[in-house]
Amino acid sequence: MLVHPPAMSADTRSFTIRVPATSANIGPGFDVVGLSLSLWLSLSVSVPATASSATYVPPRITHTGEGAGEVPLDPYKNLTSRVALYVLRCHAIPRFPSHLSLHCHNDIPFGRGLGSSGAAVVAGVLLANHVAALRLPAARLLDFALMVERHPDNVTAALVGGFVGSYLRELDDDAMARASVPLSEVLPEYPPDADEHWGLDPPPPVPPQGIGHYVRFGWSQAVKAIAIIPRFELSTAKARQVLPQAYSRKDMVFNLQRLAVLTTALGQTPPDPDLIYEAMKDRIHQPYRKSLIPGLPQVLALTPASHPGLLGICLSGAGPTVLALATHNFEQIAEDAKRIFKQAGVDVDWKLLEVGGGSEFLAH
Ligand SMILES: Nc1ncnc2c1ncn2[C@@H]1O[C@H](COP(=O)(O)OP(=O)(O)OP(=O)(O)O)[C@@H](O)[C@H]1O
Ligand SMILES: N[C@@H](CCO)C(=O)O
Repeated sequence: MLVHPPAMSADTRSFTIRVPATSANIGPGFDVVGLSLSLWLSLSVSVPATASSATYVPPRITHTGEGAGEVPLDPYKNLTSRVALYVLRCHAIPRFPSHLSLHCHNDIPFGRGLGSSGAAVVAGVLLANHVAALRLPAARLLDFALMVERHPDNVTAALVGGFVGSYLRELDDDAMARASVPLSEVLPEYPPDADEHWGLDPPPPVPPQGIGHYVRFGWSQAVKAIAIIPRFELSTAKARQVLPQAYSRKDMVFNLQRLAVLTTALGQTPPDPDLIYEAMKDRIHQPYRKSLIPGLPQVLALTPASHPGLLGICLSGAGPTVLALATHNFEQIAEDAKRIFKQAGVDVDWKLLEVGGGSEFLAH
């Protein structure tokens, strides 16, 4: 995470927070591994040093790019500002500074398996951290993000960047009770008159310390990511509902064997397509999600033999985006995937992305 000290002017402090898109699972690593991609949510923040009037003025939010016209601009309904308010209130700061201005420019499409919600959550945690100068370490930022988005793969990769693996610590009963609070309680939809009775509500549940732990794996610079993005949304909640509660030992071992190999294989130069292609197969989530994504089995059947340069291909997060990792021949891989999806009645766009950076704080 890149951090610069905030710029101060006589009247206004302004800065930008950038959070990357992420792809979770990468085949066998369901809810475990994720990687950051060169597609960004940018939040430009302007904080007046002193309130220009005695009356409290709540944050003014504007939004351009993906989600414009759809995202609530009310700071008590918008995901990023609600997360920020949650973090502030956990630090006994009941509301935002007056006259705060937030502009979100978002290039991460919603509900496509590219971590748009994880990026919005991480942006909210970082917003609170910088607006109130909380100086929280990365591990604590992650705790807050994990109280909102309960699986660690997207938010960890979005926060720290690169190819990361993470796990959630087993919590004692008290900590578990706090971490299991329904999201509606962690992130209440504040009423329209929230500004009038601020400070009167009980404080929200503070996250237990050290919920999430992560490690960054190596990543070969030769490997690029092609995101093949269907033009329809699939919510993570819906894509999780189709998954079974239990798995056979055979299927668990199938995934564990592949994940153990994949985390090292993607850091090797030159990357080995024979090793990686098989290591990106999965039996935990993709077989169940194919019913939600027409054409998925056919697209996942592209191989390094049919498409030189291809290393492996999988569902990105909860889908419907497909992630193809490749060293060259990007256009042919993407266009053939597009054609296969089209035969199944699905229009897609594709982007060639780098794997790399995490969240950034840039002073103006
Ligand atoms: N920048 C944003 N500002 C406000 N709300 C957002 C923003 N980005 C995402 N959201 C909310 O998150 C929802 C999408 O979350 P969801 O978990 O279903 O998909 P995803 O995060 O894009 O995909 P995945 O988790 O599989 O990678 C959007 O419909 C919207 O409500
Ligand atoms: N691991 C999560 C990622 C969702 O973004 C899932 O596949 O449901």
